[in-house]
Amino acid sequence: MPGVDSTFESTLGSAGDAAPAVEIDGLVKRYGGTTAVDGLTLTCARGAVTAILGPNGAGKTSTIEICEGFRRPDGGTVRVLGLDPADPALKPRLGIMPQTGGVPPAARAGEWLRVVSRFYAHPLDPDSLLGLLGLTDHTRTPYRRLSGGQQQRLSLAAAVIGRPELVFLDEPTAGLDPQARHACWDLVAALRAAGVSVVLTTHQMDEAEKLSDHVVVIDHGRVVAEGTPESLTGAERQLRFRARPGLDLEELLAALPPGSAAKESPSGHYIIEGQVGPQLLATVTAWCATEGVTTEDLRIERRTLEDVFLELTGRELR
Ligand SMILES: Nc1ncnc2c1ncn2[C@@H]1O[C@H](COP(=O)(O)OP(=O)(O)OP(=O)(O)O)[C@@H](O)[C@H]1O
Repeated sequence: MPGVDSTFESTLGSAGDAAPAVEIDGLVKRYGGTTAVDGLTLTCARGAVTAILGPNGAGKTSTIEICEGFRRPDGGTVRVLGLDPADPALKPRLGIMPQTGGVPPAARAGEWLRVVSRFYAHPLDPDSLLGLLGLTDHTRTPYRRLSGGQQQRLSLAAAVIGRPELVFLDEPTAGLDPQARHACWDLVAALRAAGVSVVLTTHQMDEAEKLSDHVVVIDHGRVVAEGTPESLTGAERQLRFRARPGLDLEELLAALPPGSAAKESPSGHYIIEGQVGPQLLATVTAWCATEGVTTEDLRIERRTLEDVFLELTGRELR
């Protein structure tokens, strides 16, 4: 998104205010007998993009909604830009894109953005923002008649129109087509370039890897891992290929140097770990040739964030 970096520069930043964007310590949230957030502690740095990942029901939205001031915690402390989330002084400094809704069904896209913009001292121009998010043709369309992806984009526009210092985006690209997803990524990159802090949740691991400075994985309401995408995925490389399901991995392992590991996950997808280099590659392809196995998609690469996520949170459906 060339030329828009300065568009998002906040006019509200308080000079010398060094408080983190978000500081959460021992947060607890219960709904009746369900403990949704269970002693969660995390810090989101200023001017950075923090991605909060976790399986369905891990407690991401509950945590974000407490930070946004929509829910009160049952325990622990939360500071947003150094303030209590309920502090009214926070409102003009935050941009919020909820997981769903937030816009009256009958409101026309353009009108709604103009209404929202009036709450801020130095808003962006609504028409430019609609253009940036490909909604110009839908300016007069009521929210309920927009497609799911268009509704998402309108919510995103409403979240950033006030040039906030900190933006919360709860699954911003859920249901977006590839074009709209890229537009959203460009917008997040532009926010970051302008020094805006962004806290987002996503189920798209590639998105988290691409966009974020810091990744926090939560499960059962607690942080289970955090770091930069690179520190979480590590430097170790793997050999991966696809082939017919059910190869005899014991036999393959016998041909590989000691210390190698081989697994099939999911069916028909093979991962070989160990001293990954030309020798290992040659051994694996030679073994496949002997066995009459045709490989597809043979490549050497680092573990992905999705691999790490599944290792941390398991494969059980929630
Ligand atoms: N208003 C509510 N009343 C009762 N239980 C709730 C409420 N909101 C959330 N929960 C429960 O709290 C837990 C955490 O939900 P939450 O929405 O925070 O998870 P999440 O990580 O955002 O999930 P998802 O990825 O599916 O959006 C879940 O077990 C959910 O059923």
